[in-house]
Amino acid sequence: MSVPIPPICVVDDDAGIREAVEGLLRAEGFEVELFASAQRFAARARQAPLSCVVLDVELPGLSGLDLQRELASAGLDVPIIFLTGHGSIPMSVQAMKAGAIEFLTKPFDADDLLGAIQQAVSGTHSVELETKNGTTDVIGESRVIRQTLSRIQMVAPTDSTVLILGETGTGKEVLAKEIHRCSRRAEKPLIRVNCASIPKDLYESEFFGHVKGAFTGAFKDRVGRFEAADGGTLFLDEIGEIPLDLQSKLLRALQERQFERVGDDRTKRADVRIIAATNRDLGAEVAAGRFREDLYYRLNVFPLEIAPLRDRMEDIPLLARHFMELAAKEMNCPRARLTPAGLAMLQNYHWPGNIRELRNVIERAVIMAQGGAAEFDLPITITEPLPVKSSGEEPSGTERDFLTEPEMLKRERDNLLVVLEKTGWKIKGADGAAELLGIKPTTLLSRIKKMGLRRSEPAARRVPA
Ligand SMILES: Nc1ncnc2c1ncn2[C@@H]1O[C@H](COP(=O)(O)OP(=O)(O)OP(=O)(O)O)[C@@H](O)[C@H]1O
Repeated sequence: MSVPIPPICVVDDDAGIREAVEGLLRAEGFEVELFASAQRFAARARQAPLSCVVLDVELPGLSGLDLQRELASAGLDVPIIFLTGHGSIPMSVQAMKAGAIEFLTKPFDADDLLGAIQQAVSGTHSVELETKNGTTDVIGESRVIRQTLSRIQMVAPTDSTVLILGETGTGKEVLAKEIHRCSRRAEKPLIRVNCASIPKDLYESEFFGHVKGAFTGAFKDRVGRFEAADGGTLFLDEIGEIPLDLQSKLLRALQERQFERVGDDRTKRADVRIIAATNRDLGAEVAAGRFREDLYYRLNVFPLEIAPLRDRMEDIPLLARHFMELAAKEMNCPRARLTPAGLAMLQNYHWPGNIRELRNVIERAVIMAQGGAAEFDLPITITEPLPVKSSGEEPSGTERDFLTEPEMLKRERDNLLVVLEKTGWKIKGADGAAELLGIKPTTLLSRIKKMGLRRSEPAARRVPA
């Protein structure tokens, strides 16, 4: 679902200026409304949302500065960019003190105006959500995210085990941090263990620690992750990857909060809260005999499912602006502009790598934009509209605005094939398919396997960008 940016209003008694600003903004894809007087605009401002107003100072009747005061006293928080032919320093100071975004003089510089517009447009939504416990790092305003945050508010203060389920890159780790942050353990450590990256022989030592001489290479005592998390939270990421033979040891530690370091028979205790996460269907893993049923039930106390990004496209504007700001800051490069056309492109893509992929795509776009409009280099542009017509049997007018599971899988499969073909089936590396999709090579390989993709298979139709 595409979330439109509200219109930008231009108030100027000079028709030439109105047209020039209108042309510039429409070329960037913004919707524009024009007004020749402050009074007409004041009436409009009360009726419907707008992104910002480009406002002349010297206007017949009510001046721009008077209008600014009038809007403020009516409680209307309209971002204002002043554009004046007779600017003076005291006047601009007065306007900026009263909260204007920018004070520009005519003839105006297009980049300055677009920069100010960008600032105004990004401020239309607040980037952080307020929750009961203050500000959260979880960005999003969709119903899905709000429900997830309210479930987190419920479970965080308890010591209950939480199992976070979701596709790769959906933000499972972000949610785990949020639960810890909102818990009574917030001042204590949050220890993350990536269960997929531990060599098989080291699992036990990694979880429970070892004593000097316990095995070749154990030169000194080592504290395991359980002990390190004492008093805090232990986040078991990618729990579905734990080998079967270690699962029983883990189960005991979870049940009794007791364990022994490798090579030591003294029993230790740790007071830890467990959060686990996986992108696997653990129920299916149990059925296939790869995951212990008792461990599954021990973990699945409070399941928290996070939807893939394609099911919460309303979050894209907020996330995109957040990542654009972040990229500019982290990479010390100029801020790029997010145009409505760019936003629409982001909202029409399938995002198999979810938020991680979005973040990578935006980072590349910010580097390439060099302070201009961001252009997104997506592996495939899905130009077909999402709504899918129903078959002929159903009466006309019953159009679906969603995809069924088989249709979604087909899209994902087609997209993977396009990316694999584009990269010559190169999986790893900066120009590999995993990087393009914004997912880990191991995740890509497991998807290729799961979907039974083969190199000889005809690729999906590539839609020209
Ligand atoms: N709601 C969100 N708000 C802000 N940033 C987010 C959000 N969700 C995810 N991210 C960012 O997206 C990236 C991927 O998130 P994260 O690592 O939490 O995903 P994950 O589901 O744990 O992935 P994996 O299954 O591959 O481990 C990170 O850079 C994270 O900061």
